[in-house]
Amino acid sequence: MINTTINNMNQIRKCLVGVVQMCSTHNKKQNMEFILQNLKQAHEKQAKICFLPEAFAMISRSFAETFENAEYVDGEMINCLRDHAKKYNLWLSLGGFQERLKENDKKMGNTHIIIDNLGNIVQTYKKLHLFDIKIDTKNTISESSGYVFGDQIPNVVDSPAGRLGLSICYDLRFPELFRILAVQQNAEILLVPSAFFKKTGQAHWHTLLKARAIENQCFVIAAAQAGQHNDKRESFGHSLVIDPWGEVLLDMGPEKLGIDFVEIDLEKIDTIRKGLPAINHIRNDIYKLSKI
Ligand SMILES: O=C(O)CNC(=O)[C@H](CS)NC(=O)CCC(=O)C(=O)O
Repeated sequence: MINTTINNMNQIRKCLVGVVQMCSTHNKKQNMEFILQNLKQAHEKQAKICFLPEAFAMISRSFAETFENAEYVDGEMINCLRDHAKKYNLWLSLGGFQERLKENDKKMGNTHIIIDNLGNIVQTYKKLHLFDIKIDTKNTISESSGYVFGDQIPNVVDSPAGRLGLSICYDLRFPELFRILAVQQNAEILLVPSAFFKKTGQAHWHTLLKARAIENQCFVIAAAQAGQHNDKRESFGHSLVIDPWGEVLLDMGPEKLGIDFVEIDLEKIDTIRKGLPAINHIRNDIYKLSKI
Protein backbone atom coordinates (compact mmCIF):
# COMPACT_ATOMS: atom_id res chain seq x y z
CA MET A 1 0.00 0.00 0.00
CA ILE A 2 1.33 3.44 -0.91
CA ASN A 3 0.63 4.94 2.49
CA THR A 4 2.64 2.24 4.21
CA THR A 5 5.60 2.92 1.99
CA ILE A 6 5.43 6.61 2.62
CA ASN A 7 5.26 6.09 6.37
CA ASN A 8 8.10 3.60 6.31
CA MET A 9 10.25 5.95 4.31
CA ASN A 10 9.74 8.58 6.99
CA GLN A 11 8.65 11.15 4.45
CA ILE A 12 5.14 12.18 5.32
CA ARG A 13 4.92 12.14 9.09
CA LYS A 14 2.12 14.63 9.70
CA CYS A 15 -1.55 13.98 9.11
CA LEU A 16 -4.76 15.84 9.90
CA VAL A 17 -7.37 13.61 11.53
CA GLY A 18 -11.00 14.23 12.52
CA VAL A 19 -12.59 13.00 15.74
CA VAL A 20 -16.38 12.77 15.89
CA GLN A 21 -18.17 13.06 19.23
CA MET A 22 -21.85 12.17 19.07
CA CYS A 23 -24.92 11.28 21.07
CA SER A 24 -26.43 8.35 19.19
CA THR A 25 -30.06 7.49 19.87
CA HIS A 26 -32.27 4.62 18.73
CA ASN A 27 -32.89 6.60 15.53
CA LYS A 28 -30.43 5.15 13.02
CA LYS A 29 -31.41 7.54 10.26
CA GLN A 30 -30.72 10.62 12.38
CA ASN A 31 -27.44 9.18 13.65
CA MET A 32 -26.37 8.55 10.07
CA GLU A 33 -27.30 12.06 8.94
CA PHE A 34 -25.23 13.49 11.77
CA ILE A 35 -22.25 11.33 10.81
CA LEU A 36 -22.44 12.28 7.13
CA GLN A 37 -22.54 16.01 7.94
CA ASN A 38 -19.35 15.58 9.94
CA LEU A 39 -17.63 13.53 7.25
CA LYS A 40 -18.41 16.30 4.80
CA GLN A 41 -16.65 18.76 7.08
CA ALA A 42 -13.68 16.42 7.32
CA HIS A 43 -13.52 16.35 3.53
CA GLU A 44 -13.65 20.14 3.33
CA LYS A 45 -10.80 20.37 5.85
CA GLN A 46 -8.89 17.78 3.82
CA ALA A 47 -8.52 15.50 6.80
CA LYS A 48 -7.29 12.05 5.81
CA ILE A 49 -9.03 9.90 8.38
CA CYS A 50 -12.03 10.22 10.69
CA PHE A 51 -12.76 8.39 13.94
CA LEU A 52 -16.30 7.52 15.08
CA PRO A 53 -17.19 6.23 18.55
CA GLU A 54 -18.52 2.87 19.66
CA ALA A 55 -22.22 2.37 18.93
CA PHE A 56 -22.26 5.16 16.33
CA ALA A 57 -25.10 3.38 14.51
CA MET A 58 -27.48 3.53 17.48
CA ILE A 59 -27.90 3.47 21.22
CA SER A 60 -31.28 1.99 22.13
CA ARG A 61 -32.99 1.28 25.45
CA SER A 62 -32.28 -2.45 25.26
CA PHE A 63 -30.05 -4.87 23.40
CA ALA A 64 -33.26 -6.47 22.07
CA GLU A 65 -34.16 -3.22 20.34
CA THR A 66 -30.59 -2.81 19.09
CA PHE A 67 -30.65 -6.36 17.76
CA GLU A 68 -33.92 -5.70 15.88
CA ASN A 69 -32.23 -2.88 14.01
CA ALA A 70 -28.73 -4.32 13.67
CA GLU A 71 -27.36 -4.76 10.14
CA TYR A 72 -24.88 -7.07 8.47
CA VAL A 73 -21.48 -5.71 7.51
CA ASP A 74 -22.63 -5.80 3.89
CA GLY A 75 -25.86 -3.97 4.77
CA GLU A 76 -27.07 -0.49 3.91
CA MET A 77 -25.30 1.43 6.65
CA ILE A 78 -21.76 0.20 6.07
CA ASN A 79 -22.24 0.39 2.32
CA CYS A 80 -23.29 4.01 2.68
CA LEU A 81 -20.22 4.77 4.80
CA ARG A 82 -17.98 2.99 2.29
CA ASP A 83 -19.43 5.12 -0.51
CA HIS A 84 -18.76 8.28 1.47
CA ALA A 85 -15.21 7.22 2.34
CA LYS A 86 -14.56 6.96 -1.37
CA LYS A 87 -16.43 10.13 -2.28
CA TYR A 88 -14.61 12.14 0.38
CA ASN A 89 -11.20 10.45 -0.06
CA LEU A 90 -11.33 9.69 3.64
CA TRP A 91 -10.33 6.72 5.75
CA LEU A 92 -12.82 5.78 8.49
CA SER A 93 -12.51 4.13 11.86
CA LEU A 94 -16.03 2.93 12.71
CA GLY A 95 -15.48 2.34 16.37
CA GLY A 96 -18.07 -0.25 17.25
CA PHE A 97 -20.66 -1.45 14.79
CA GLN A 98 -23.53 -3.51 16.14
CA GLU A 99 -23.06 -6.24 13.61
CA ARG A 100 -25.75 -8.75 12.71
CA LEU A 101 -23.96 -12.07 12.27
CA LYS A 102 -24.77 -14.70 9.69
CA GLU A 103 -23.58 -17.45 12.05
CA ASN A 104 -25.51 -16.32 15.16
CA ASP A 105 -29.16 -15.27 15.18
CA LYS A 106 -29.26 -14.36 18.89
CA LYS A 107 -26.25 -12.14 19.48
CA MET A 108 -24.43 -9.39 17.61
CA GLY A 109 -20.77 -8.64 17.14
CA ASN A 110 -19.44 -5.36 18.53
CA THR A 111 -17.13 -4.73 15.61
CA HIS A 112 -14.57 -2.01 14.94
CA ILE A 113 -14.29 -1.56 11.17
CA ILE A 114 -11.57 0.28 9.25
CA ILE A 115 -12.44 1.54 5.78
CA ASP A 116 -9.83 2.99 3.42
CA ASN A 117 -10.23 6.01 1.14
CA LEU A 118 -11.28 3.76 -1.75
CA GLY A 119 -14.17 2.40 0.29
CA ASN A 120 -12.59 -0.99 1.03
CA ILE A 121 -13.02 -2.65 4.40
CA VAL A 122 -9.39 -3.21 5.39
CA GLN A 123 -9.82 -4.52 8.93
CA THR A 124 -12.49 -5.70 11.36
CA TYR A 125 -12.05 -6.41 15.05
CA LYS A 126 -14.63 -7.89 17.44
CA LYS A 127 -14.50 -6.55 21.00
CA LEU A 128 -12.59 -9.00 23.21
CA HIS A 129 -13.69 -7.77 26.64
CA LEU A 130 -17.42 -7.32 27.16
CA PHE A 131 -18.81 -4.93 29.76
CA ASP A 132 -20.59 -7.14 32.32
CA ILE A 133 -20.84 -5.03 35.46
CA LYS A 134 -23.00 -4.43 38.53
CA ILE A 135 -21.80 -1.25 40.19
CA ASP A 136 -25.22 0.07 41.27
CA THR A 137 -28.75 0.05 39.82
CA LYS A 138 -27.94 2.76 37.28
CA ASN A 139 -24.65 1.16 36.31
CA THR A 140 -25.57 -2.45 35.69
CA ILE A 141 -25.25 -4.03 32.29
CA SER A 142 -24.45 -7.36 30.73
CA GLU A 143 -22.99 -6.64 27.32
CA SER A 144 -22.36 -10.34 26.78
CA SER A 145 -26.10 -11.00 26.81
CA GLY A 146 -26.34 -9.05 23.54
CA TYR A 147 -22.92 -9.59 21.97
CA VAL A 148 -20.54 -12.45 21.21
CA PHE A 149 -17.00 -12.30 22.56
CA GLY A 150 -14.33 -11.55 19.99
CA ASP A 151 -11.59 -14.16 19.91
CA GLN A 152 -8.80 -12.53 17.93
CA ILE A 153 -6.23 -9.81 18.37
CA PRO A 154 -6.49 -7.68 15.24
CA ASN A 155 -3.45 -7.01 13.10
CA VAL A 156 -2.38 -3.38 12.96
CA VAL A 157 -3.48 -1.38 9.92
CA ASP A 158 -1.30 1.07 8.01
CA SER A 159 -3.26 4.28 7.48
CA PRO A 160 -2.27 7.76 6.31
CA ALA A 161 -2.06 8.88 9.96
CA GLY A 162 0.12 5.97 11.06
CA ARG A 163 -0.13 2.32 12.06
CA LEU A 164 -3.43 1.77 13.87
CA GLY A 165 -3.96 -0.63 16.78
CA LEU A 166 -7.65 -1.38 17.30
CA SER A 167 -9.64 -1.80 20.48
CA ILE A 168 -13.11 -0.85 21.72
CA CYS A 169 -14.19 0.92 24.93
CA TYR A 170 -14.00 -1.53 27.88
CA ASP A 171 -10.88 -3.09 26.29
CA LEU A 172 -9.16 0.02 27.66
CA ARG A 173 -9.02 -1.65 31.07
CA PHE A 174 -6.87 -4.52 29.77
CA PRO A 175 -3.37 -3.16 29.11
CA GLU A 176 -2.12 -6.50 27.75
CA LEU A 177 -4.00 -5.93 24.49
CA PHE A 178 -2.37 -2.52 23.98
CA ARG A 179 1.08 -3.88 24.82
CA ILE A 180 0.70 -6.51 22.14
CA LEU A 181 -0.49 -3.95 19.60
CA ALA A 182 2.23 -1.41 20.43
CA VAL A 183 5.22 -3.62 21.18
CA GLN A 184 4.69 -6.79 19.18
CA GLN A 185 2.90 -5.21 16.22
CA ASN A 186 4.48 -1.74 16.31
CA ALA A 187 1.23 0.21 16.39
CA GLU A 188 1.78 3.98 16.41
CA ILE A 189 -1.78 5.04 17.20
CA LEU A 190 -3.96 3.15 19.66
CA LEU A 191 -7.69 3.56 19.03
CA VAL A 192 -10.21 3.35 21.85
CA PRO A 193 -13.62 4.31 20.42
CA SER A 194 -16.04 4.34 23.32
CA ALA A 195 -19.45 4.77 24.87
CA PHE A 196 -18.10 5.10 28.41
CA PHE A 197 -20.55 5.34 31.27
CA LYS A 198 -20.59 8.69 33.05
CA LYS A 199 -19.74 7.26 36.46
CA THR A 200 -16.80 5.14 35.34
CA GLY A 201 -15.68 7.81 32.92
CA GLN A 202 -15.45 10.45 35.65
CA ALA A 203 -13.34 8.13 37.76
CA HIS A 204 -11.13 6.42 35.17
CA TRP A 205 -11.30 7.68 31.56
CA HIS A 206 -8.50 10.26 31.38
CA THR A 207 -6.19 8.29 33.65
CA LEU A 208 -6.48 5.02 31.74
CA LEU A 209 -6.12 6.63 28.32
CA LYS A 210 -3.09 8.65 29.41
CA ALA A 211 -1.54 5.53 30.88
CA ARG A 212 -1.98 3.61 27.61
CA ALA A 213 -0.32 6.49 25.71
CA ILE A 214 2.56 6.95 28.15
CA GLU A 215 3.42 3.31 28.81
CA ASN A 216 3.30 2.36 25.13
CA GLN A 217 4.75 5.68 23.87
CA CYS A 218 2.02 5.84 21.24
CA PHE A 219 -0.68 8.27 20.25
CA VAL A 220 -4.10 7.42 21.63
CA ILE A 221 -7.28 8.46 19.83
CA ALA A 222 -10.56 7.88 21.64
CA ALA A 223 -13.73 9.08 19.88
CA ALA A 224 -16.56 8.99 22.38
CA GLN A 225 -20.31 9.07 22.83
CA ALA A 226 -21.50 12.04 24.92
CA GLY A 227 -24.66 12.96 26.79
CA GLN A 228 -28.09 11.48 27.38
CA HIS A 229 -29.06 8.86 24.76
CA ASN A 230 -32.37 7.92 26.40
CA ASP A 231 -33.80 7.77 29.94
CA LYS A 232 -31.50 4.84 30.79
CA ARG A 233 -28.19 5.65 29.17
CA GLU A 234 -25.78 8.56 29.55
CA SER A 235 -22.22 8.72 28.24
CA PHE A 236 -19.20 10.56 29.61
CA GLY A 237 -18.02 12.26 26.41
CA HIS A 238 -14.50 13.78 26.51
CA SER A 239 -13.27 12.40 23.20
CA LEU A 240 -9.50 12.56 23.56
CA VAL A 241 -6.37 12.65 21.47
CA ILE A 242 -3.22 12.09 23.54
CA ASP A 243 0.37 12.18 22.34
CA PRO A 244 3.06 9.63 23.26
CA TRP A 245 4.29 11.88 26.09
CA GLY A 246 0.83 11.81 27.66
CA GLU A 247 -0.07 15.35 26.64
CA VAL A 248 -3.74 15.85 25.80
CA LEU A 249 -3.93 17.36 22.29
CA LEU A 250 -7.73 17.36 22.21
CA ASP A 251 -10.46 17.01 24.83
CA MET A 252 -13.95 17.56 23.43
CA GLY A 253 -15.52 17.92 26.87
CA PRO A 254 -18.80 16.47 28.16
CA GLU A 255 -21.30 18.13 25.81
CA LYS A 256 -19.91 19.11 22.45
CA LEU A 257 -21.37 17.16 19.54
CA GLY A 258 -19.55 17.31 16.21
CA ILE A 259 -16.06 17.04 14.82
CA ASP A 260 -12.68 18.42 15.88
CA PHE A 261 -9.41 18.16 14.02
CA VAL A 262 -5.90 17.38 15.24
CA GLU A 263 -2.57 17.03 13.49
CA ILE A 264 -0.78 13.79 14.31
CA ASP A 265 2.99 14.10 13.97
CA LEU A 266 4.58 10.65 14.08
CA GLU A 267 8.03 12.22 14.55
CA LYS A 268 7.04 12.69 18.19
CA ILE A 269 7.12 8.94 18.75
CA ASP A 270 10.76 8.73 17.63
CA THR A 271 11.82 11.77 19.63
CA ILE A 272 10.16 10.57 22.81
CA ARG A 273 11.40 6.99 22.47
CA LYS A 274 14.96 8.22 21.77
CA GLY A 275 15.06 10.21 24.97
CA LEU A 276 13.18 7.74 27.14
CA PRO A 277 13.63 4.31 25.55
CA ALA A 278 11.31 2.43 27.91
CA ILE A 279 10.06 0.25 25.05
CA ASN A 280 13.65 -1.00 24.58
CA HIS A 281 13.99 -1.67 28.27
CA ILE A 282 11.21 -4.24 28.30
CA ARG A 283 12.62 -7.41 29.87
CA ASN A 284 11.54 -9.78 27.13
CA ASP A 285 14.06 -12.24 28.48
CA ILE A 286 12.19 -12.39 31.79
CA TYR A 287 8.56 -12.17 30.81
CA LYS A 288 8.73 -13.21 27.17
CA LEU A 289 6.88 -10.37 25.49
CA SER A 290 8.78 -10.80 22.27
CA LYS A 291 8.94 -8.42 19.33
CA ILE A 292 7.67 -10.06 16.15
O1 LIG B 1 -24.47 -0.60 23.91
C1 LIG B 1 -24.03 -0.94 22.81
O2 LIG B 1 -24.79 -1.25 21.87
C2 LIG B 1 -22.56 -0.97 22.58
N1 LIG B 1 -21.79 -1.27 23.75
C3 LIG B 1 -21.42 -0.37 24.68
O3 LIG B 1 -21.74 0.80 24.63
C4 LIG B 1 -20.53 -0.89 25.79
C5 LIG B 1 -21.29 -1.92 26.56
S1 LIG B 1 -22.73 -1.33 27.34
N2 LIG B 1 -20.04 0.15 26.66
C6 LIG B 1 -18.91 -0.02 27.36
O4 LIG B 1 -18.17 -0.99 27.19
C7 LIG B 1 -18.57 1.07 28.38
C8 LIG B 1 -17.37 0.71 29.25
C9 LIG B 1 -17.23 1.59 30.43
O5 LIG B 1 -17.95 2.54 30.64
C10 LIG B 1 -16.13 1.31 31.39
O6 LIG B 1 -15.23 0.47 31.13
O7 LIG B 1 -16.14 1.93 32.46
